[in-house]
Amino acid sequence: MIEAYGLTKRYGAKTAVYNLSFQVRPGTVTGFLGPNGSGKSTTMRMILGLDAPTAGQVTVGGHPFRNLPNAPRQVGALLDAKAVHGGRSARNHLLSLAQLSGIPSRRVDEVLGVVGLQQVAKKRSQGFSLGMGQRLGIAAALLGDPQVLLFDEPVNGLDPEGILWVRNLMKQLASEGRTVFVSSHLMSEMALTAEHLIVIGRGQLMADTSVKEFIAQNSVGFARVRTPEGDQTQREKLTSALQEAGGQVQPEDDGALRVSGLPLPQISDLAHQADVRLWELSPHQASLEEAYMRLTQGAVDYRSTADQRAGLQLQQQPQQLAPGQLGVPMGPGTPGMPGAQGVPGAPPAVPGAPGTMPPPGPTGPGAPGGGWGPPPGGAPMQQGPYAGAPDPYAHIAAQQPQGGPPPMPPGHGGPVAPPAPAAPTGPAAPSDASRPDSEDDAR
Ligand SMILES: Nc1ncnc2c1ncn2[C@@H]1O[C@H](COP(=O)(O)OP(=O)(O)OP(=O)(O)O)[C@@H](O)[C@H]1O
Repeated sequence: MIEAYGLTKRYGAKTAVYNLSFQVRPGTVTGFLGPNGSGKSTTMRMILGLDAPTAGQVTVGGHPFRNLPNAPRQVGALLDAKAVHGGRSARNHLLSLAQLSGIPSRRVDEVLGVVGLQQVAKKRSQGFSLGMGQRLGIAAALLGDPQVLLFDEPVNGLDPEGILWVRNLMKQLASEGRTVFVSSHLMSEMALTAEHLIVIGRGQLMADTSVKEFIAQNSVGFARVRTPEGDQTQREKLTSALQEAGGQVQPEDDGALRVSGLPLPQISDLAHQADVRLWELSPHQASLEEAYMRLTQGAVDYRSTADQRAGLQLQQQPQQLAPGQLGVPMGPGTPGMPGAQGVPGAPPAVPGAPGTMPPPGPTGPGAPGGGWGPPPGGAPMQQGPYAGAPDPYAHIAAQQPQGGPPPMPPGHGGPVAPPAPAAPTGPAAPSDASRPDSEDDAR
């Protein structure tokens, strides 16, 4: 178990991590997500005792890493796969690590086998491809057969076979009761690998929840409806009927309609009443990537100018988004966060800080994050003939939260540390705006 309380790290004027509290539990793969520069590596370095927190603390198995007896046997990590003496062979690299930690040399051959590097064990690692380097880094992490494993972007540079292998390895390690904490920018991969997520933005906690709950909280479920191909009249008739009933209808590229705000049985009945035949009526849930993008869009530091324009367009077309989706949908898995900012030149948002944009729409348990709730101003779905209708998206939507964020303190919208850690000093929250990051700024 990894436990962080009020973890804060400042590098001079730069606050890389602020008041971060979370637990990484054994037995599941926990994904660690956040935009570039959000503080993931810094957090991992603090877990591993490579960086000292400015405030707060983080423990592994109840101890700060530096106090852990025989730490390499308890914690294994892949932080930077390139941090290898390139002149040494893979085997010698692992042997030297093993000797430093009192690990028998036969374990070196074991882990070389686990990561599939037996054939190249005697080759100098400087000739290794990116993927081979990753495998060597993973071998080093596994060397001490530790109960706690940290992997910073382990699938970087791996081919599809390698990605699948890492996915299965992570799951297997977790199924053996180990604590597995993995950072990645590959959302599709995280969706397949992790069960639980910790998401940070600008060094602060944005979500601590199960993957299922995260998607349900930060996305909108919808139905795909398809009328017979080539029959434009039927499609238009159905679109009007659905819109009159308060549904939101968007055409999809393949000719289907994406409908939100109406339960499936009502869509079916409306089609029947309008004498429209359906070729498809299916429930859908957004992907982890969509949910992640929605949650973190206000916490991204580095964005291409083209994406900035797209972000502004998104804000200008709220009618295309479903209820509660313009800013950051809130719920048990998403501690206080600002809505979408994206205004060039504006100071970055500080999650939960006073004055940040409150989330639109209802919040907390029962908020229509799952997406089949009524549209703004539309008729509530739980009235009329569809009152009490089972959620048609229930089989793809989330279960109950498996462990929400800590409660909010009065007057503080952000995540809260338990009382133990020292109160953060200096500015109340990270502020990139005041940081002389560039030479121009510093002048
Ligand atoms: N040693 C350091 N000195 C000064 N600033 C640092 C240092 N290490 C990290 N930072 C800053 O702290 C912030 C968080 O960096 P970090 O590497 O932890 O982010 P990250 O989430 O791992 O990013 P990425 O996804 O791009 O790897 C960044 O703004 C970074 O520039």
